Amino acid sequence: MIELRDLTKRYGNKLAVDGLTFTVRPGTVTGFLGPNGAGKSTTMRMVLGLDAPTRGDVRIEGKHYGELREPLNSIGALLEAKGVHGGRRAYDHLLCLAQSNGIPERRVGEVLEMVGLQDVARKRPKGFSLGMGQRLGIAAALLGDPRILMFDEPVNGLDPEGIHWIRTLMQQLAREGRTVFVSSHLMSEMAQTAEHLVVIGQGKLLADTSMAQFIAENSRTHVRVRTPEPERLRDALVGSGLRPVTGADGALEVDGGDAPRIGELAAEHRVVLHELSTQRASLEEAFMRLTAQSVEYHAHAPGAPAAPPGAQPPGIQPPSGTQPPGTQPPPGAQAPPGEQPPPGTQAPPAWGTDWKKGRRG
Ligand SMILES: Nc1ncnc2c1ncn2[C@@H]1O[C@H](COP(=O)(O)OP(=O)(O)OP(=O)(O)O)[C@@H](O)[C@H]1O
Repeated sequence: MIELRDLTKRYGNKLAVDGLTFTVRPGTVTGFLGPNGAGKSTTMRMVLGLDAPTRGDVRIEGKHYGELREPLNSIGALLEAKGVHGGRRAYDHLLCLAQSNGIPERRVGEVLEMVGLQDVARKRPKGFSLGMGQRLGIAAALLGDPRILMFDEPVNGLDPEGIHWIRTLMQQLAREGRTVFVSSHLMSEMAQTAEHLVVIGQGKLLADTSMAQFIAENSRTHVRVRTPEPERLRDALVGSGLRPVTGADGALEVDGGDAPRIGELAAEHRVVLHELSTQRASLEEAFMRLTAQSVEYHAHAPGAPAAPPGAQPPGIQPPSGTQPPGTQPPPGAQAPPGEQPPPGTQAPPAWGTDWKKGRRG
């Protein structure tokens, strides 16, 4: 278990981490999300005692990192893929770590095998690809067979097989009852890996909730209906108090309507349907919606004007209570034809989508 209480870090004028209080629990993979510069890495560094908090506290199984007698046996971490002595052979790098933490040498071979680097054990990491460097970092994290694992962007540089492998590994570690805390910018990957989410923006806690609840609370679920008689279906839906809008491909989208009810309504009015499906929002949409106000580094499409700070990407509402008065579209308002992206394939906003600035490649 990792416990943060009012954890705060200030660098000069910059409040990088602002009063974070949450607990990372064992037995589950907890995803750590936030836009660029939100404070994720700073938080992780404070967990490991690499940065001192300005205020507040963080404990690992009730202790500060500095109080752990053999830290690698309590917490294994991957913070920087290339934080390895490039000239020392992979095996020797791990052996050094093992010896300074009272870990038997046989464990070095075991972890090299676990991460698939046994064939390059005698090679020097300076010749490793980014993915191999990640694997070596993960091997180091696993060395002490710790109860807690913390990974900062572990899938960075891994190929699809490697991404699948690390996902399976993290889920396996959590099933064994370990605490797994992982940051990632790959939303689709996080959606498949984590069960619990901690989301921060500009150093502040925005959400600490289950993956399912996070998506449900921060996104739009709607029913998509395609018919050769859209006007007749529209009239039937409106007549039943529903508010269909027309998508880019001419399909009708109904917020809050349940698919069986819409199907029955269509049958009553003898309207032929070609498609009737419930569209659930992705983690990415939910994340964009929640963090739109706290994105520090905005990208914008070439030629498009930069959005003012705090403005919303099109189609994304700010968290409740933060919408400036008078900026809500009227209920049921319909976008002009051609402006609604097809459901599930939200057209990229002019800015904000490309929120990862690729600082780590
Ligand atoms: N050593 C430092 N000195 C000054 N400012 C720092 C330092 N480390 C981080 N910061 C600032 O603190 C803020 C949080 O940075 P941090 O790297 O923790 O964010 P992050 O969420 O990990 O971002 P990213 O996803 O882009 O890696 C940023 O504005 C960053 O510029």
